[in-house]
Amino acid sequence: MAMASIAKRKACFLTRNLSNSPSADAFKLSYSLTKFSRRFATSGSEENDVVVIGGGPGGYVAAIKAAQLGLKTTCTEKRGTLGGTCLNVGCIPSKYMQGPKHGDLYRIALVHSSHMFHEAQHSFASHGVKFSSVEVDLPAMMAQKDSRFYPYSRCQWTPLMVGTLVKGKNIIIATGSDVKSLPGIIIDEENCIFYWCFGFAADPKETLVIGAGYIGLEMGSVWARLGSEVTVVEFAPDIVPSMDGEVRKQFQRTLEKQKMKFMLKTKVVGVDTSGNGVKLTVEPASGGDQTTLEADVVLASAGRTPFTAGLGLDRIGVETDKGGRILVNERFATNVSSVYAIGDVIPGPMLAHKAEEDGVACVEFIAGKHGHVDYDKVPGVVYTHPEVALCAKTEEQVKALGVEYRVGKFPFLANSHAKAIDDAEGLVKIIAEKETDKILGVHIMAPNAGELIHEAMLALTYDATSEGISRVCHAHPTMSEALKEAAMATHDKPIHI
Ligand SMILES: Cc1cc2nc3c(=O)[nH]c(=O)nc-3n(C[C@H](O)[C@H](O)[C@H](O)COP(=O)(O)OP(=O)(O)OC[C@H]3O[C@@H](n4cnc5c(N)ncnc54)[C@H](O)[C@@H]3O)c2cc1C
Ligand SMILES: NC(=O)c1ccc[n+]([C@@H]2O[C@H](COP(=O)([O-])OP(=O)(O)OC[C@H]3O[C@@H](n4cnc5c(N)ncnc54)[C@H](O)[C@@H]3O)[C@@H](O)[C@H]2O)c1
Repeated sequence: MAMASIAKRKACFLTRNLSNSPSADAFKLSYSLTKFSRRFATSGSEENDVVVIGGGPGGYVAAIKAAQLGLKTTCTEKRGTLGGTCLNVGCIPSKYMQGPKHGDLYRIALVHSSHMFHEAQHSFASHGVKFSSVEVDLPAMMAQKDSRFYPYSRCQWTPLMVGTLVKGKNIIIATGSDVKSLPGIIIDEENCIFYWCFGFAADPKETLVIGAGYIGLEMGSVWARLGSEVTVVEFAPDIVPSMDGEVRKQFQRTLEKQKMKFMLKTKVVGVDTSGNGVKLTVEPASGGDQTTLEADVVLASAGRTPFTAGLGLDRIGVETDKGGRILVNERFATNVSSVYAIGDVIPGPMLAHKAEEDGVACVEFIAGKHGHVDYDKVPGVVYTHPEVALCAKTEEQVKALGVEYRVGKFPFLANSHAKAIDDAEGLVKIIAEKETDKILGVHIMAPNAGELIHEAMLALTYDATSEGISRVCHAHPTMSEALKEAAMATHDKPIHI
């Protein structure tokens, strides 16, 4: 997210809470501006073409795109900084942070640092690099990740008047999502914390993680590599339910090799942080006797919920689903004229890049152009080591559709680059329609799966066949060759296995 460039654009960014939305016709938005009342760039006080509520990846991208399309635009943000959940440390005024930070980069920095430690401990010797001892300097690791981030103070914010009224012909709601609270679980941010992107003062010997979703696995694996005994408690029968079953099984085995333990089909019903460390009360997902687990800390990562508090949606009659997500049509329009919604606050994957795509497409519609987001082609990446990247359909989904299909797989153990760097755990799996050879889904587990998936994304977007991919000349020796070989395996035979 290039925050520096935002200041150069012509969208107006205001920060502070929208407290009231009186009528659907007037679109008068009022703000209770208190301590973070700032903006950069100016658009004057007259009516805007577009007002965006929320400055996360959905909102600020929509605002920039609207300004680029010549629409007079104001983006409002209740925090003191843009970037939303993705760029900031959510609703955690934690002692571990000293200012707004980039949550995703934090995590990626920690994933990388802990991976380096793990490699130094377990792999360097086989490459002829030896140490007498390797240890973690946790404060230095945390300081290193902090040093990676852009100082937001360089975005030129200027103060706004309390009670500023912002008017817009079109309103885009981009208020994102918030942590899902669990009954019986009180977060004290010391022994029981959300997310854990932000580091830890102490080095936990034993760690419990609630939820084997994206956050639980990413952050759980960081602390496992740093030497903590990590147990992940998951309600569902599987980790990351959206993942292809075969890839998921291999992924779970890989995480278990990294000393992560899993308690599946197990529901967390309570946390006790009153003594030293934490006690987690769990029971079988199907009901039954409760047991107690003990650890130094617990990471609560049990999902997110749309955030619409304070918008007064009921007053203007904006429809939501049972989970509180705002319902929109293919143009991102709600049932109320000129009110749109994008990002985590609407149904679909809760991902930053999806929110950005929504923002661009929504604004294109408002400007009388054509926008399009295909939710079947939004890649997901779990940033563990190795990473797992998934796109479009799993084999289970294709089966359920009753489509005849072929599967092509290629293990990184047979890929020269992966072997050479001694990082060959994983595979590429391609699913293609039998009759047309059209690609239906691609799943990659590899150290850099999050990068490799984009070749598959292009193929999926342009309706390529597996034969099409296999006839593209791939440079040697690269990890990408595994995709070519898996494509060969889908419609014919791979060469190197
Ligand atoms: C720990 C963690 C790690 C993640 N990692 C990834 C990742 O690696 N990759 C990925 O793609 N996604 C990731 N996500 C998900 C990603 O952060 C979200 O999908 C994305 O931020 C959604 O963007 P958004 O703009 O819809 O909402 P948000 O980013 O939530 O932004 C909404 C903004 O609206 C503001 N707001 C709310 N109400 C008002 C109001 N009334 N007035 C003014 N402003 C308001 C909020 O303050 C917030 O800044 C992660 C999420 C978490 C929690
Ligand atoms: N790499 C990425 O792109 C990335 C990283 C982090 C987060 N995210 C996004 O953020 C969102 C939130 O992530 P998350 O990991 O918190 O949620 P998630 O929805 O991915 O996983 C939460 C898990 O917690 C389990 N769970 C819920 N209640 C439970 C209970 N009482 N006991 C045991 N298990 C329970 C659920 O079954 C689920 O598997 C995700 O939707 C994801 O899209 C993305």
